[in-house]
Amino acid sequence: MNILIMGMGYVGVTTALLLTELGWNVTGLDPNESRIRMLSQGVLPFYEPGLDDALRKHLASGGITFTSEVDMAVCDNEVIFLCVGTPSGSDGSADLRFIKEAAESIGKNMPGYRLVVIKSTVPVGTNEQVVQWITQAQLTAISFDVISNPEFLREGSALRDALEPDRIIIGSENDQATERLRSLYEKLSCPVVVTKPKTAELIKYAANAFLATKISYINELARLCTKLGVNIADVAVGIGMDHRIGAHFLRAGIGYGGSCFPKDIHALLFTAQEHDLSLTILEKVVQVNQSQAVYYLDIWEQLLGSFNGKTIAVLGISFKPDTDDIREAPAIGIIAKLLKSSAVIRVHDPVAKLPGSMYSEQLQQFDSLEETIQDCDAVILCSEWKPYITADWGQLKSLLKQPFLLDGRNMLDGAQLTSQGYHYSGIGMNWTQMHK
Ligand SMILES: NC(=O)C1=CN([C@@H]2O[C@H](COP(=O)(O)OP(=O)(O)OC[C@H]3O[C@@H](n4cnc5c(N)ncnc54)[C@H](O)[C@@H]3O)[C@@H](O)[C@H]2O)C=CC1
Ligand SMILES: O=C(O)[C@H]1O[C@H](OP(=O)(O)OP(=O)(O)OC[C@H]2O[C@@H](n3ccc(=O)[nH]c3=O)[C@H](O)[C@@H]2O)[C@H](O)[C@@H](O)[C@@H]1O
Repeated sequence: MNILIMGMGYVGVTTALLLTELGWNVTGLDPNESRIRMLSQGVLPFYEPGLDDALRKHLASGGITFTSEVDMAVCDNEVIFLCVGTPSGSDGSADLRFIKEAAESIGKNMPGYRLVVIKSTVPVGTNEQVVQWITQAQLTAISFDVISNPEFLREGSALRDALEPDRIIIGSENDQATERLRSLYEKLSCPVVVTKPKTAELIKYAANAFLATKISYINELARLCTKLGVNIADVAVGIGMDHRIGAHFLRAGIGYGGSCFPKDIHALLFTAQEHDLSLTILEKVVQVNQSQAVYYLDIWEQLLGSFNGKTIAVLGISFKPDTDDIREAPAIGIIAKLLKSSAVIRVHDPVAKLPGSMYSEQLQQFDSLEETIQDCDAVILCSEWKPYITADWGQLKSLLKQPFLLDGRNMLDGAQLTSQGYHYSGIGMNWTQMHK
């Protein structure tokens, strides 16, 4: 079966390589020609561990090809996955402009039956809307089906997540179409849930919102731990052993970021509002997340006296380790606050780059960790990249002007660092009180 994947971002490239790995003939389509050129040459347009090897392997075997020519691509492929972006609109709703464009180009160019699979995260009701957009764009009536098949992979472990999913959700009104999609995934061993398209669409938002809720819950509790002199990590271990709670997504920190949790929760809140409903728990989840980094920055500013005129190293600007994605990254908010407080900021990240427009005399990025922290008054750790965890902080201390280590992800060993002479402070702990 020939498969077309529309949208060559994190999800589209991963899905394309997953389906190639499962033995299908795949074409990746994107209007961004430089992206297509890079992919055709075996170069990933973003950082994602393991994906580059899979890309080169499948280019060599001829299982995957890339194009920007939508008319030919729609003609040549019977199954079409939509993996285009669904960013936040200015009112918080999901902006479906790329979905609409893709649907219309399918309608215009399809020479016969097509199975269209929506993998992008889209609001409840979008499946029906895509049916309308395709129908309206058709020159003559040709049959097709639209199935909702939301994606649950994470950046940083995208290919592994796609190869070993916890479940596959299929939202479909048509049994034949369902079986067709199910057959594409038959080599994967995981439960397949077949449901209505609207239910599938809501499952995706409900999953992301629930995970974000766990994070904001532990983060708010972390603030209490800081006051009580209790370590939030110990509390998380203690509650996480209860299988009804589960150990995952209970790592306290400076808040969640990324291209999905913030936008998807806003979109879900918008959907509720459209139906005259407030999702009050989720509103608080957002509120806690938006104030979490600021809450700890205030504590750290008091430790230092003031940020004004101080030189601060900010380590790890991606929204989490193992990705170059800085969309909604907590580090970017922290940098903005430090700039306002008249600090000088020296940034480091193993792969992510500050946008050129952010550079100034007050804010610069360096290639080496050593150069970044040279003569700094404090180091703020924003995402738990391995090189920061394994760094020899005992040795690095001599480079600092003042040995303040402010750990926004609780990734370092506070006891060891304190014994090495550091002033260490993390999230949801009060080092002085805990070790009195
Ligand atoms: N990034 C992630 O980890 C996950 C994302 N998702 C969802 O998947 C969708 C895609 O996300 P990402 O891959 O992160 O997006 P992205 O922003 O990395 O990539 C989207 C791509 O779609 C392309 N595109 C736009 N219009 C197009 C069209 N008409 N035809 C073909 N390509 C077109 C863009 O040029 C871009 O390369 C979103 O709805 C997102 O919420 C779901 C699960 C995980
Ligand atoms: O819809 C999406 O795009 C994806 O969103 C998240 O994946 P992702 O954003 O790649 O990354 P996560 O690992 O979920 O981390 C998100 C944020 O939460 C933070 N986080 C995560 C876990 C935790 O315990 N504490 C915590 O603060 C991370 O640092 C990061 O900033 C979901 O985990 C995926 O299932 C989903 O497919």
